[in-house]
Amino acid sequence: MTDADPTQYYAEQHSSPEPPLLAQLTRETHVQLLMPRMSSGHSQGRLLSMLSHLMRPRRILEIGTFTGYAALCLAEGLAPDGVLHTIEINPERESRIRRYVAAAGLSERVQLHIGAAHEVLRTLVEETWDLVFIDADKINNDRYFELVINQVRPGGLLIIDNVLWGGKVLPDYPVKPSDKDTLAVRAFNDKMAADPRVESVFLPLRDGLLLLRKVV
Ligand SMILES: C[S@@+](CC[C@H](N)C(=O)[O-])C[C@H]1O[C@@H](n2cnc3c(N)ncnc32)[C@H](O)[C@@H]1O
Repeated sequence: MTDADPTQYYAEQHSSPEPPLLAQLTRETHVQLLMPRMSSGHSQGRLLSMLSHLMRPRRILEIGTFTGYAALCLAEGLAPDGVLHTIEINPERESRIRRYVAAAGLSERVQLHIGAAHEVLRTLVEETWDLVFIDADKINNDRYFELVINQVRPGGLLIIDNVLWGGKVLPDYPVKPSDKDTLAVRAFNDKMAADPRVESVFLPLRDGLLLLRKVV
């Protein structure tokens, strides 16, 4: 499955193929759900999988599960005793997520939490995160970053999705004061570029991924 965008299509053709279970999830998402583009998709999913494989994390946190597509990609690289926690606010998504996690043979290693992220995070304060993927309500990117950063181990990785926000973060875009989401994404990106706690790489892949390596 791919977008009409020829660059995206070319990138997918020259990346490892989407595993069959994920291709099935992509098809189901496009047929049955509103806003299927919220799912990470082929190229981004393979990048998440590769980063996870390179790190071999023992603890992964995802904020914003949707169908579980990115969770399954990130879980591919888990260490043998590793666990991925993923948080989704919408209970209607639960049965599909659990069905695909089970089909991937990951029911013991993927812990799904249904609830608002800031509340669920209070129950996970004992964890130390190797890899964190923040991909929920974008207005709260900074809130989630601040809630988790002290639990990320030095050298750990945070990945923030949709940091291009459809191009609306670019300086020439005429943002209305009422567009709180765009203003929040912009402010968060600016803050991360100057934050001494992290080393950052802004990847203009898809809708933009911000990679943050915790340095202190
Ligand atoms: C962009 S989608 C996540 C996509 C998924 N990470 C992937 O890449 O396949 C964002 C998800 O975050 C969920 N969400 C929004 N606000 C949330 C909150 N406050 N707490 C937890 N989940 C939230 C939405 O219901 C939605 O399913």
